[in-house]
Amino acid sequence: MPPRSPNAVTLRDVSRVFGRTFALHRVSTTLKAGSITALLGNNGAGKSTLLNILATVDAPSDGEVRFGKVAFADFARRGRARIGWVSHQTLVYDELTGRENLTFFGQLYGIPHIQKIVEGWLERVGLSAAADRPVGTYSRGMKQRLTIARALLHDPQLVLLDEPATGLDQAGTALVSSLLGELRDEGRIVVIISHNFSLIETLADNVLILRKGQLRASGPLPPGTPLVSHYQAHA
Ligand SMILES: Nc1ncnc2c1ncn2[C@@H]1O[C@H](COP(=O)(O)OP(=O)(O)OP(=O)(O)O)[C@@H](O)[C@H]1O
Repeated sequence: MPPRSPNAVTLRDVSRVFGRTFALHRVSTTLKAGSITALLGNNGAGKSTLLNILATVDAPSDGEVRFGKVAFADFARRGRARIGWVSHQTLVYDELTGRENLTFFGQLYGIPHIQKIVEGWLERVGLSAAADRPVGTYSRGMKQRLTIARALLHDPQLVLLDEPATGLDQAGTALVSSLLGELRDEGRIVVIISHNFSLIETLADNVLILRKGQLRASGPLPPGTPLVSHYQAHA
């Protein structure tokens, strides 16, 4: 049995060392259900390292991560089905159609009544008309829409998104924005890395700013402060 859906992810003094580099240095924070957390920082600040640890594909060198009451190692073994992850890799197959891709991932997760769920997601991300075309013929934006559907169709409680608006036009970015709001309203834990400051400014309940592996700011954007000023003061 997978562990229960966590109502928070808690990090306490989490460090990750590569050789002599502290990719993360004693990061402590709580990511709550029903909130969107933005992860910001300059190149090399540690954003991807933190997201990889939350996805349980990397582990802290030191410190503690808890998914609800479940310890990191246990969640990494049994909790992955609770995680939805949009990473730099699309993880969709060019030879399969959009519909076949989603059906395949749904079957991997053992989702009952998968076809209905697949149709719902194709519709939601605007790919119903292209559902029977091989993904190799899709534009970058269409692939990204499919990637987002693939990451969400198993109903994950913890949603991790690394630049989800990559390759998307204005309509695609608006879709990401409305999906993020829905995920929050449904009580999920949402964490997003994005250079799209207007998206973050509108949506994020919690802004984490990393600098050289250290957490320099955490919490809601101070009222009346533009995100860019807040970022420049801490990144
Ligand atoms: N596998 C690795 N081996 C060695 N060093 C690594 C590894 N992964 C990350 N690092 C180092 O850890 C630090 C943080 O990297 P990370 O990729 O987490 O930053 P980032 O904020 O995601 O940067 P970017 O915006 O460029 O993707 C950097 O100094 C990076 O060189």
